[in-house]
Amino acid sequence: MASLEASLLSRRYGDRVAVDELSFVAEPGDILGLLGPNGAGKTTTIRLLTTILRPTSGSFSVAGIKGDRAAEIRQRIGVLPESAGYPGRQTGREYLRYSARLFGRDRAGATRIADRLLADVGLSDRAGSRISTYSRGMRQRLGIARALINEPAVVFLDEPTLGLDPAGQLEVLSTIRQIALQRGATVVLSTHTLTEVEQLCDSLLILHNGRLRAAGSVSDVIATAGAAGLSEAFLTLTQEKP
Ligand SMILES: Nc1ncnc2c1ncn2[C@@H]1O[C@H](COP(=O)(O)OP(=O)(O)OP(=O)(O)O)[C@@H](O)[C@H]1O
Repeated sequence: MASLEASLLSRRYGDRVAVDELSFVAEPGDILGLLGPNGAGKTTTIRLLTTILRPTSGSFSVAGIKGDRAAEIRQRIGVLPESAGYPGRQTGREYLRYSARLFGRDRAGATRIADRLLADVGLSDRAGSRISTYSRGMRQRLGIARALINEPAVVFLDEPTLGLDPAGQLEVLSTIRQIALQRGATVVLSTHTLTEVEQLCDSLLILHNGRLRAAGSVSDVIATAGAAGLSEAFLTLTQEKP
């Protein structure tokens, strides 16, 4: 069963069409890249699929749950928003324990899952430090751990490596790879970094002005554009038509 499915999904803001008849399917364990220039509709797509926004038309499902059942979908997804805020005075462990309690875990269960996730994202040695003392990369990894607290079927990561140095980027990318491999979760990754997509994504969607311009594996997309590489394909598919 597909873990994520969209059919002619559209969203308008007044006269502006932010997402225009988007259709695609993703399977468990897939890492799906969501690419497009500024304003292409990536964040709107993520907000639709995570039930923050309602579609103007079209439909979607997450983990087999239809898009109009927002409360059920929210139990099955994890989200790292583009600019996540954290309670700086809490420790990483306190923050994750609290998050687990919000999903109904008892005290012992919350501690167990917090410690496991801290280990999974490489933060065990800083679990007891205040979040205000974490580097940006450590915060992003904590945010990914937070997004996994409910063992989601689909994880949405909006530009998770933005502002990280090369070592921080590598750490976050390897964490994302592990999520897909070990948990069989579908990862939706919005990014502007094409090398990241080439290294990580099983398939990608290229959006421009809200419309899907190409979909498939990196090599499918390069072939669709008749290009020599992904960056040339991206530019060909997203340039303004005269
Ligand atoms: N709340 C809103 N009201 C009106 N228009 C909006 C709103 N949110 C987004 N839009 C418009 O919808 C379109 C898609 O925006 P969206 O934020 O989804 O793009 P994006 O691909 O995520 O861009 P970026 O890479 O800059 O984050 C843009 O034309 C944007 O101006």
